[in-house]
Amino acid sequence: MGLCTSKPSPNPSDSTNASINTRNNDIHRKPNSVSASPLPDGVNSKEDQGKQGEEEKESSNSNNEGKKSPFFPFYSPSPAHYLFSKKSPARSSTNSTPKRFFRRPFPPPSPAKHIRAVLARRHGSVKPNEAAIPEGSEAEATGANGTGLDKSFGFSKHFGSKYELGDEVGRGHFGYTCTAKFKKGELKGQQVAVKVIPKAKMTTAIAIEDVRREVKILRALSGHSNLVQFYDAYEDHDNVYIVMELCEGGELLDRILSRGGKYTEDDAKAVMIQILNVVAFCHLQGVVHRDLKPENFLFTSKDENSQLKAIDFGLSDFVKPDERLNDIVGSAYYVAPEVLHRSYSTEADVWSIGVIAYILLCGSRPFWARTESGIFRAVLKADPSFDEAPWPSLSSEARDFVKRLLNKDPRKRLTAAQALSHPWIKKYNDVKVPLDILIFKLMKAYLRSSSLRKAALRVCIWGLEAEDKNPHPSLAQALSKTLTVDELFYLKEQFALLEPNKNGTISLENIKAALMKNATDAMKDARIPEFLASLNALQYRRMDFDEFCAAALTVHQLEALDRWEQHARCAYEIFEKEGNRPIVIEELASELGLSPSVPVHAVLHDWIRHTDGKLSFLGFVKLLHGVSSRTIAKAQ
Ligand SMILES: Nc1ncnc2c1ncn2[C@@H]1O[C@H](COP(=O)(O)OP(=O)(O)OP(=O)(O)O)[C@@H](O)[C@H]1O
Ligand SMILES: [Ca+2]
Ligand SMILES: [Ca+2]
Repeated sequence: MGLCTSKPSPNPSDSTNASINTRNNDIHRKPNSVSASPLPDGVNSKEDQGKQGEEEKESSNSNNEGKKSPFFPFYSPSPAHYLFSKKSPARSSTNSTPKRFFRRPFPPPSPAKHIRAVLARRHGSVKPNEAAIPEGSEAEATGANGTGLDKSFGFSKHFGSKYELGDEVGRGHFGYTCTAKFKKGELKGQQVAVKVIPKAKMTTAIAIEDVRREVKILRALSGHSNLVQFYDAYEDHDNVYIVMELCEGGELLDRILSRGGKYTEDDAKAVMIQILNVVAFCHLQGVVHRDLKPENFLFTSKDENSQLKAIDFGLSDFVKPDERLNDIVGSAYYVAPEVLHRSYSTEADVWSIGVIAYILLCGSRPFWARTESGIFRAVLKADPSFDEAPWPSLSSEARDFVKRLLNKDPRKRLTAAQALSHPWIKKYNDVKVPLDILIFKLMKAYLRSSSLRKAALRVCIWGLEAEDKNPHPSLAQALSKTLTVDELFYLKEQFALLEPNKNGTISLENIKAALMKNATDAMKDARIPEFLASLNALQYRRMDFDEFCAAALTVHQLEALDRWEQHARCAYEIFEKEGNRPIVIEELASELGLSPSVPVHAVLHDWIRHTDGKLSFLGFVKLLHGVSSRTIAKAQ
């Protein structure tokens, strides 16, 4: 178990700039390439056993000759490590996670490569043996090197006169990053980082658009304390230059590996808080990163408590609050199941954060196989192990936290802002929970709901209401147990962010003001102002905290909890007493906004109790979910 073999690339200089070997699982970094060869037979994940034949065929180029060691690490850090370690003070180990060597089911994390479909899509037919370009024959029309494409970006052309390029500090699939110095002026001598993206690599319109969007997103989001500071973008005939702050502390991946692959819970928390903060911010702005992995987080300095910065928005995109994206994008180990199903939104980033959290806490990847298809199978089907060491010795809150990020159903997964309210994070840290874009989506759905659904949601939060006002104290008590202190904490924080006057209610103006306070240019591209118009029902009235809780109740997430069934029964009992009434199928159909084409009698038959024509328990629960014609059609 847990044999990890790797050896430096025999000849680092012979790999092309496209330095990812797509025929095996090896990753090469230039100039200090890393080659993590696969595990010996018999140690791959359970669901991969039996598929081995296929896998071995796919990874026929695998390097099995490397020196085998039962322990980890055997790894060359990124070039930045060497460059900066000369200048940086030696790391103090007093408060750092002790280096631990332990056996693990999977090999330690290594640099993740992009999903092959991403590369094929972005580089057209440059690799004849790879998957075909999904969208037409663009590459043919433009020539193999994209010679017919417009590669002007409208950026300043004066990079060379302003900056002097220095050493390379890192390299990815799309570009390489160097230090640079201001040549003159007030900032003369000051160091920056420059990501150089060769135009020769932009062989498709998609690749060009990606670079355009990377700069646009960086420009818009720059300013958050956990996001790399963007300065400017330049271009010349050969390259695009993205100038940004120089992060001298190296990649999170290198730090994980230098600690023997594992963080203490407290150290992992400090990292998680920063990642969740910046990702919640991106999501509020309508940006989904799509390539979150430890390589794409850099420390500003070698200091143990250095700030962490998200980088590399090369695969990021804008996403409207109601929209689903469908292109398969990202890096295999970190990709969410719904991305593979081609219907996803911001929740996919939270999955990747779950993978990072899992790695931080135990040193292994939760989904591992030798090949891309094997990894995909694991992501789609396998449950990560929480039984192997060190999981049993970690806190139950840590396990719960990771499990709730790695829920395969994106509707049940916590959002980044919710994750910051999770007891594992909140308990030891005075964390400020940021505004959650999910609240706006839920409010929109609530405001558009029928009065019957609103009544059903309302009874679910009866437990929150003051006991003296509550005519069903025992049921209310049972209900209040479902909305735990933590969920309430999250709702209170969100309400407080929207309620500047502290008068117990929020108006549409308050919501707009709260969003504007956090707005960047990215919000326009994500059409968030237009989305706000859908909350117009609040124009002439205000919402109090109880109604807000009913509106912001995430029924799918509650369903993931053990206590949900009991909770729903209690809520239904109150609904029986307070809100249930006889309803005919046609009325229910119109309450639900079902289209006339839906065979309502067949579909809604079980939703109504035949003895008295009132909503059945099943109907009540379905109603809570907010049923649309689409979900009804799907269920048929
Ligand atoms: N601001 C920075 N300061 C220091 N090093 C940086 C900075 N930005 C990037 N790097 C280094 O350069 C590497 C490559 O940058 P980046 O990830 O943006 O490139 P990429 O080609 O898009 O990578 P990928 O293959 O992951 O898509 C990073 O992993 C990091 O080591
Ligand atoms: Ca990267
Ligand atoms: Ca990238």
